[in-house]
Parts: sequence; C-alpha cells; structure tokens
Amino acid sequence: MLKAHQLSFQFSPGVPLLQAASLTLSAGQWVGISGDSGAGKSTLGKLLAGYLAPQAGSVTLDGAALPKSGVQPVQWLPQSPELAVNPRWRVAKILREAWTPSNAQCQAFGLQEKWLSRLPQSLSGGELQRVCVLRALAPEVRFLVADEISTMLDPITQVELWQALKQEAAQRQLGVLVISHDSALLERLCPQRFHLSGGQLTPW
Ligand SMILES: Nc1ncnc2c1ncn2[C@@H]1O[C@H](COP(=O)(O)OP(=O)(O)OP(=O)(O)O)[C@@H](O)[C@H]1O
Repeated sequence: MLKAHQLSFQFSPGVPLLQAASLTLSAGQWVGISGDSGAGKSTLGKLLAGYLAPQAGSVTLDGAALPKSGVQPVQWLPQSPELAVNPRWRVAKILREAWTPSNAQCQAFGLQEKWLSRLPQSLSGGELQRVCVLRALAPEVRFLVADEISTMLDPITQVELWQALKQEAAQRQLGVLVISHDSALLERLCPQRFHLSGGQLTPW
C-alpha cells in the first residue's frame, strides 16, 4: 500500500501548497486527482514518487520509506515525455532502459518496430508518450502516477493507451493515480476521486 500521511509542502516560505494532505493507494486501485492549474497536483505526484521530499508528513510503501536506489516501485509519468528521455539515445535503448517489454506488450501500447532505431525527437509527442509509459512498467514497479499523460493524444490513441494500461494494471495489480483536468476521463477510469484545492484533498 502506498500511503501519503499528512503531507505538507511549499516551494516558497509562507506559501503553503499542500497542507496535511493524506491519500492511500492500494494494489490494483485507480484513484483520480483533479484541481485547478497550480493547485499542486504534479507536486503531490512527485512527492508520492520520491522526486520531492515533504517538509512534514511522510510517504511510505508498505510502511517503509521509498527505496533510494534501484528501480523505483512508484513511477511518475509526466505530461511531456520529451523532457524525460535522453535525446541522444535511440528509442530502443530508451524503451529498454530498465527492462525489456514483450512483443505483445509493445503491440498493446501501439509501439511500431520502425520507431526503435530513431531518435526520440523524431517521434510525435503521443508516440513518445507511449514509449515512456511502457518503459515505466518494469516488473518491480507497483504504483504509477499518471500526470496528464494522455493530454497530447488524439481520442482514439487515448482510448488505446488507457485500455493497454488498464489491462497491464489488472494483470499485475498495479495501483494507479491519475492526475487530470478532464473530469469525464477521471470518472471513467477512477472509482475514487479527489479534488485538490487549498492544499487539501476533497472526495468527489
Ligand atoms: N520547482 C519549483 N519551484 C518553485 N515553484 C514551483 C516549482 N514547481 C512548481 N512550482 C509552483 O507550485 C505550484 C504548483 O505546481 P504544480 O505543477 O504542482 O501544479 P499543478 O496543479 O500540477 O498545475 P497544472 O494543472 O497547471 O499542471 C505552481 O504555482 C508552480 O508555479
């Protein structure tokens, strides 16, 4: 179980972003987070994945702190995949950085063989996003923070990406936190949803 307990965080002194916010994500559970631009959704996601450390409160995985080395069991997937890859690596190397997905998994996420020998900047944002999502699904990974990951995809590719992720998550009992401005998407994907405002999470 991934647990955020009474997290408080601020970038600037006197400007609190999160104020004692708590959230629990169990294996296989899908939870949605909405909130206005600047409310702190990505910051919450980064705290949960260990990219940032809270100033108060804690993030634990099965009662222990997140590991400091090795494949991170909580993966944060950002909206802009081009910022999350080495621009000098070919797509094949990027995809297989932590593990080697099967052909069936590549197919399920709509990856094309011809992309593998190319540099990431020659893929569209949506193509590269699919590579990055699959790259993040190493066997050690147990929770995903999907931060606006389908915003740049066309509607059909969006549906395909979420279907592939749903299937993978169900098979492996991955817990998924979906961050989005799209309330219809959150309603469709996540039985449990929270709105982040004023540093607090409110169920909706
Ligand atoms: N590294 C940083 N240093 C200083 N301020 C930051 C930093 N990162 C984010 N912020 C500020 O913290 C606030 C929350 O940012 P965050 O990205 O978490 O919001 P968000 O809810 O995800 O917004 P959006 O929906 O627009 O992506 C914003 O006002 C942002 O400018």
